[in-house]
Amino acid sequence: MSDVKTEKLGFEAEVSKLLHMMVHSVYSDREIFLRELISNASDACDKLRYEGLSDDSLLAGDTDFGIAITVDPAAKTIQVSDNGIGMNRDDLVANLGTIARSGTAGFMDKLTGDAKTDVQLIGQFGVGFYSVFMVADSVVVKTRRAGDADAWAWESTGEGEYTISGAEKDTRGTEITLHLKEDAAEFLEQHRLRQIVTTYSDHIAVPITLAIKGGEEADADPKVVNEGSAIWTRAKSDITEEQYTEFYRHAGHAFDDPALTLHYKAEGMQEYTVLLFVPTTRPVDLFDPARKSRVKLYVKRVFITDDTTDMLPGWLRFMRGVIDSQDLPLNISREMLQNNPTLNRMSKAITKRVVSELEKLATKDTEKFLKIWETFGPVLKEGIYEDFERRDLLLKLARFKTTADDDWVTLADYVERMKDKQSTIYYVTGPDEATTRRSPQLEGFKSRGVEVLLLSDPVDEFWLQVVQDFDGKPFKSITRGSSDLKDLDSDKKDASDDTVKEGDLTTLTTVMKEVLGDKVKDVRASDRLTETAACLVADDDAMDMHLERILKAHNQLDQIAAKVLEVNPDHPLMKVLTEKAKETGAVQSLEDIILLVFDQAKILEGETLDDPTAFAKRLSTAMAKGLAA
Ligand SMILES: Nc1ncnc2c1ncn2[C@@H]1O[C@H](COP(=O)(O)OP(=O)(O)OP(=O)(O)O)[C@@H](O)[C@H]1O
Repeated sequence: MSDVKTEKLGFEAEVSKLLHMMVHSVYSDREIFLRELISNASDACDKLRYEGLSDDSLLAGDTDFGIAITVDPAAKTIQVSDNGIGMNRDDLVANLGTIARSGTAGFMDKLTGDAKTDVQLIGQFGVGFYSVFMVADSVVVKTRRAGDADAWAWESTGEGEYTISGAEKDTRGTEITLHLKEDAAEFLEQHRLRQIVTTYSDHIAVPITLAIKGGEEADADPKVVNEGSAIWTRAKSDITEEQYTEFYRHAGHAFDDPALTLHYKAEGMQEYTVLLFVPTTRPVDLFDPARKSRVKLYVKRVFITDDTTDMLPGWLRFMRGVIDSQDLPLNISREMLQNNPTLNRMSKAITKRVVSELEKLATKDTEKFLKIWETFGPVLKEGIYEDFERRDLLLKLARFKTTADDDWVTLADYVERMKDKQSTIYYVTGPDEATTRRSPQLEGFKSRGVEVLLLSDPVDEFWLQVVQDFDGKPFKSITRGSSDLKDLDSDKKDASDDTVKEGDLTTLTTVMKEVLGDKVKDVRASDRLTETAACLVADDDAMDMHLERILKAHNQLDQIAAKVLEVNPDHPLMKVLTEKAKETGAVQSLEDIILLVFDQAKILEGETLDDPTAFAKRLSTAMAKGLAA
């Protein structure tokens, strides 16, 4: 085997970038390299334990999984070895030459080159194996896949290239040797290594041993340095917050702290243990369709998979941790898990529990809950759309921004604050909160003190299609259909001299319709405007404007429907126009102004103009005339 020629290969561009940062060590917590190696070694043992269930020849009689750390102070090396699954040549190239994680490209684009900002980003993304180059100037990975006769050596100094060659290795598994940098001598010290293992890896369920070869601290006899039992099997009272955090980081491949920890054992009809976490930060790939689940399924403490979408619903995809079932058969294959009734029942019960824990948190620690909502609300709201069974629960849990103030409110809060004659929950949708707050269509609602929900997550447009009402109160967009604001006015305004007469207004809207032709669906007087001269709204039976824009942007809609132009009869411009519209030849003389009014309304909606040059020309002419008058 060792006569296989040495191949030189280049790292993928992304890896090179990451390695550059590692080699120049911008990360302050260099010690995490050991956590990463132990975490990978433990995953490798889990994988083999699982594969061994269906093919025990892979285990070759050796079922005592373990991770060994061996230090050689004289050679300045530290070695981490495991008897897990190991890697063949192709695995090596795929795993230690690329970053296979989804969201990588997007993440790399965010790197600024500024060490401080990038370190924070890396803290969220994680660097895994590549972190070894923070402490080592050369690394050798010797590995043999379980069941294979051939072993391989991977070597690199972390600078652009690595080599792969055939190697001698008697046993399966992986052995990673780090030649430490001059300034990394602390990692040769026994107490330092013990402290790192206890801090980060105590929860690892396979024994981790430490041995020191030679030197003052010589201790060649490997000593177990971790607790070694699966953390979720221990009593809650025996686990510290730090231990939970470290386990969360290992199991979820996470780098932040958990925002919420959920640890319980279900007994009765079904028996299982749950240790789940809500992260603090949004994973970079949260909205990436290729995102993998980060919840690991165990059966009687044997790792089965972290790659099943059936464990928790998609709208809980930000959760991380483990679920350990007593009821599923140990030899269950990943394929058999799909639509498995036991798993489905478990998933339902766990989902219910997660929602009820979030509900509890919302009353017990509102601030903490709101942080979670701010981070994951847009994902949880997908459940309102997708999950008929949980719809009502999630609607109750959901928090919204409104025109009333800056706080988050529940729909129940909204309903309680509704005006006497108000029977509808009003909302406006837009690309972000600031834009929705600026919507001209809000004016009439604000002036009447009617609260409006400000919805700016893309998912809002979708759940609103399927939810009819909350507490018997229907939802209504303020940018679609005719407004029923007049019904809310307690004292109807008297027709004063100041108000444009209805007949005159009809003359104006008729002229406007003639000028605008099929650019508009209709032109009508508005009661939702108080300051702005005109705005666009979608027709009653048409799609809401923001939804239309979302679909158009995703190429799911060819044609944008013509809108209704609503004019504010109390606006000075409309008053003048109403008078001018009565004159003969108004269609020609008012054409430019009417087109300007229409384009303005489009700009207010954030739409692009069909002909910006013509708009600019008309505006300049109108301004020149205005100044000359
Ligand atoms: N000791 C090992 N035994 C077998 N495979 C390993 C070992 N160490 C690493 N690998 C393989 O290399 C891959 C890359 O490891 P790396 O630590 O960079 O990322 P990761 O563990 O997948 O993700 P994360 O960065 O979140 O830890 C692993 O997914 C695994 O397939």
